[in-house]
Amino acid sequence: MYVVTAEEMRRLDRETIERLGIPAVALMENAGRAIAEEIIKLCRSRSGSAGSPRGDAGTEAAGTAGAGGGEGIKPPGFTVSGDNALALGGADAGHWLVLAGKGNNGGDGLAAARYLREAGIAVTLVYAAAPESLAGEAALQRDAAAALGLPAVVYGRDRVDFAACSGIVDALLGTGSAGAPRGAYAELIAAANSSGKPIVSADIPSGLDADTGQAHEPCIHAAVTVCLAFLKRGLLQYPGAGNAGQVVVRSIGIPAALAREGGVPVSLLTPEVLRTRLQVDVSRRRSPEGHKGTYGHVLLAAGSLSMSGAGLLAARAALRAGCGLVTWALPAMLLPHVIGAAPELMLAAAGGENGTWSAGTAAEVLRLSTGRDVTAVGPGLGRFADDQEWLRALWEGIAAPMVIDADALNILADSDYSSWTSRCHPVILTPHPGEMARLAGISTAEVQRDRIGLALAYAREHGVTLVLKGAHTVVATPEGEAYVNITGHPGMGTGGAGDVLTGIIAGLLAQGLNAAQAAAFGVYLHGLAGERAARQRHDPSALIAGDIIEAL
Ligand SMILES: NC(=O)C1=CN([C@@H]2O[C@H](COP(=O)(O)OP(=O)(O)OC[C@H]3O[C@@H](n4cnc5c(N)ncnc54)[C@H](O)[C@@H]3O)[C@@H](O)[C@H]2O)[C@@H](O)CC1
Ligand SMILES: Nc1ncnc2c1ncn2[C@@H]1O[C@H](COP(=O)(O)OP(=O)(O)O)[C@@H](O)[C@H]1O
Ligand SMILES: [K+]
Repeated sequence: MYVVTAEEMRRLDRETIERLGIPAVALMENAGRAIAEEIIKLCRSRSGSAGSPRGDAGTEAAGTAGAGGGEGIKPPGFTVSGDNALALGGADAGHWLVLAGKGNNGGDGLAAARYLREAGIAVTLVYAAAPESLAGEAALQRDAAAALGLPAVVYGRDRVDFAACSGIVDALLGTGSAGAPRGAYAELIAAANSSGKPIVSADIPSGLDADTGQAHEPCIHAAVTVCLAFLKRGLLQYPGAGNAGQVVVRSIGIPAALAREGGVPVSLLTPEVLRTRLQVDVSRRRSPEGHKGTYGHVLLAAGSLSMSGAGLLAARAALRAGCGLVTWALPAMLLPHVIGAAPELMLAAAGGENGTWSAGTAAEVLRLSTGRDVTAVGPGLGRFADDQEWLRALWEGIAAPMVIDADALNILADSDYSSWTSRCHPVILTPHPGEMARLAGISTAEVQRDRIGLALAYAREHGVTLVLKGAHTVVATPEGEAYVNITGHPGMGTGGAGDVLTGIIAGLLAQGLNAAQAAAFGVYLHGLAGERAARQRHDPSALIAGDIIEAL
């Protein structure tokens, strides 16, 4: 599933209209109908009549077999069914207010109003601006609604009774919105939010930045957002993602092929995207003749006296991700204490006698990395004297893919690593927002302001695969593509969860996945395992990092 910016959406709209010759108003009709269908679904679910609605009365009279397949065996015969997606199916009809802005988002809302009326729902149009100021397709929709006799009021001139309605369609501002909502738009958004009524947003909640997910003041709090054509970046990024409610992406006639040909760089990380865009074998078939040598060997340089568990978590996760062998290099003093903690691991003393790492251990790590398929560094590493030289030696000397996490990222942030000899093998960086801030030299708040945009730019500029962790982790490649993950949950905000991810990604790299595949599939599996582990507890907050490994 493609994820677009407002600018990309405008280009795709234009191409559909100009290259394919589909009239703009046809796209708006599709949008309006999709919004109405989702509102009807919501009405049905709220009144408990979520089952398949019957067609209209005429249909039932004419049908013999009928549409209801679960009603016992009926003789075959002549059947007719109605447009079920637009039928209330016994749900309360209610009365919806349609808040319409003067752009195309407003036009979508006006089109939806006609379909709602057709389904038997009472609607009142609430214009944010004088109806005469609407232009183009939106003006056409205004005239169609008037011709059908839909009641309309103009905000500021007429009274709007939010208390009496059963729901609100938010069609005030869409991808053409710029800055914080002003004037009547701001007042209508505030009134809609404080009404307590369910709000269904057209395309994006009004007041949301469609690209970054920043929520302006005020911003609609929707129960459902009917996103049109392609997912907008802002709907995946917090806090916007929290304002959108349940997001439903509906086609309106803009072919996905245009997004593919036009090089839209961002996708939602779904099994389908993993299979088709990233060519990952998600079924993870293993050759019947495979042996431990087939599935690769991970070297992990991690752990120190106060954080040995980080190394253990990463090492165990790599094994559970399916690699053949893991060697964990750690400070000599710790080694006797972790013997047997995970009998499947191989251990190698590489650090100093006092339980910490030192710059001099680089030669030993380099020696251990020979013949290994991947080296992961960082979990529980700590900082030490001349650690920048240490990391530089590994960066320049390890002839296999590397995963760099935790303190190794902080070392990188303090180094001018663009001046280091460039590597022939890929590097995956796995920062959380705080580490990303240090890498990029900005504040954490700035990182969170547009995670997708930042990840895309950083990965391309530095030639790395970047995994920007946190809610909706972003995986960006040096080639300029990004994948946004939605598996996982807030219960995974627990010490060591990131170490587990490092192990999973390293374990997948060892099995021959390329950097983008390992990072994306690793992030996806890590989230799924977190979900599975949470289901085994009464409360997801009880989750600890080791549970994620056990759920892999
Ligand atoms: N072919 C198309 O162009 C299609 C467009 N679609 C809809 O059109 C939307 C984009 O339409 P538009 O580009 O017309 O833009 P919008 O309808 O999002 O908003 C533009 C209007 O809002 C005003 N405005 C902008 N920022 C404001 C602010 N901060 N406070 C108050 N007023 C503000 C502008 O003056 C302008 O009149 C999409 O989100 C989608 O809903 C769909 O109908 C599908 C087809
Ligand atoms: N709200 C959330 N939703 C989904 N995943 C989350 C959420 N919070 C944290 N995570 C995931 O948990 C992991 C935490 O990693 P990190 O912050 O590095 O922890 P640590 O350093 O303790 O190992 C990351 O993979 C992150 O994406
Ligand atoms: K909207």
